[in-house]
Amino acid sequence: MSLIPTLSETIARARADLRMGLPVAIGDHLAAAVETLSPARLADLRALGPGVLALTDRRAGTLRARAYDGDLARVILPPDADLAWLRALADPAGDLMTPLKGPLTSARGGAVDAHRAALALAKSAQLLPAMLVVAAPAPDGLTHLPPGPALVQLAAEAAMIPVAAARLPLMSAERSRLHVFRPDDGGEEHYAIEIGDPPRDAPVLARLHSACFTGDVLGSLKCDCGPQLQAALTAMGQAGSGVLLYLNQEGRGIGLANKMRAYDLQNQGFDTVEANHRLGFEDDERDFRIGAALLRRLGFAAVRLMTNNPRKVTMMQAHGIAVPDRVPLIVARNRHNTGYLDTKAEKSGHLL
Ligand SMILES: Nc1nc2c(ncn2[C@@H]2O[C@H](COP(=O)(O)OP(=O)(O)OP(=O)(O)O)[C@@H](O)[C@H]2O)c(=O)[nH]1
Ligand SMILES: [Zn+2]
Repeated sequence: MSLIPTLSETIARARADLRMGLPVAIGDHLAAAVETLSPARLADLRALGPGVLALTDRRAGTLRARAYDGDLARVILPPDADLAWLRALADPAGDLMTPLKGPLTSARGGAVDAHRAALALAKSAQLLPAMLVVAAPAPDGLTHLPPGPALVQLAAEAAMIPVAAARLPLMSAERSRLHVFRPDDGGEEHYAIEIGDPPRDAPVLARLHSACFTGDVLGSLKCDCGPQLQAALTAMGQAGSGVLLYLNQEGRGIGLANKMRAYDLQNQGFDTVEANHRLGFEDDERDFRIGAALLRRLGFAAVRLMTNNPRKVTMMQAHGIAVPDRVPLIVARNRHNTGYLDTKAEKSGHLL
């Protein structure tokens, strides 16, 4: 019956619910994001059962909570745990001011599919990965997801639907077209800027640029994104052809709010990788299948990839795009971003 939502449509609903502060049902558990939970909903959830706080092993490591389930920990809620307690565990902003939150006791044994799915959902909603999970049947009206590992991968690769395109002359390249793509899973739209008329049967000069509001729009000195964007477009303009994907994966996939949380931690002395980990994220949460799918949709099978990030090269190859050539894109070192660039070279393998 085509009028019943598919799994990826139900996941999109669940993301929206969590962002509003509504719990979702995953199998026979209820899960709510700590970041958006209200006191009334916390009280009602707790009345249904004891509940645990699901955290990633990254966040659990900072909090010295045992992660018995590999990539996740289930912290048992003390009877007097309130929203302030949950938020302090979810958000590292106050870690240095109030370092002692424990001792924390973690659950072990039993099924963890629902907890793992809850954390994957929080990340895909760009919320802090900290989820209150209670074993209880779903009340009517909540979005209901099946349990199981399928959810962890958040459904299959989305189809990228081209919705509109038009000529867009740029300072750096007059012969340009902007294409807008909309994934069929309710995710973010992404853009492609096609410069000139690149032949589809030869490797195209290409850049996968991840959105950086602060660098691209505001001219932030904390990173090199804005100058990289302009340098890539200029190089393509000079070469007469190329394709730049502008991927709405702000903050390496964690979203602008979490990136600002990460910047706040960086002001407390942590580097870009440590900050992500303290928030409960991996260094890089981007889904590179999106870039590969867009290239394929545009008809490109091989790219001369403008990047300093070897992982982008391997991820494109892993997803079926040949990369016969990597073109370095080294620009704009300054006194504010030199530590950031050094960390990327030391910890993320960037070739700078
Ligand atoms: N989480 C987080 N994201 C950041 C930080 N600084 C910049 N970013 C984001 O990092 C992404 C930069 O992506 P890219 O320009 O593709 O950079 P890259 O993976 O380093 O690779 P190349 O630039 O291709 O060499 C953008 O989404 C920025 O918003 C930071 O300190 N923390
Ligand atoms: Zn940036």
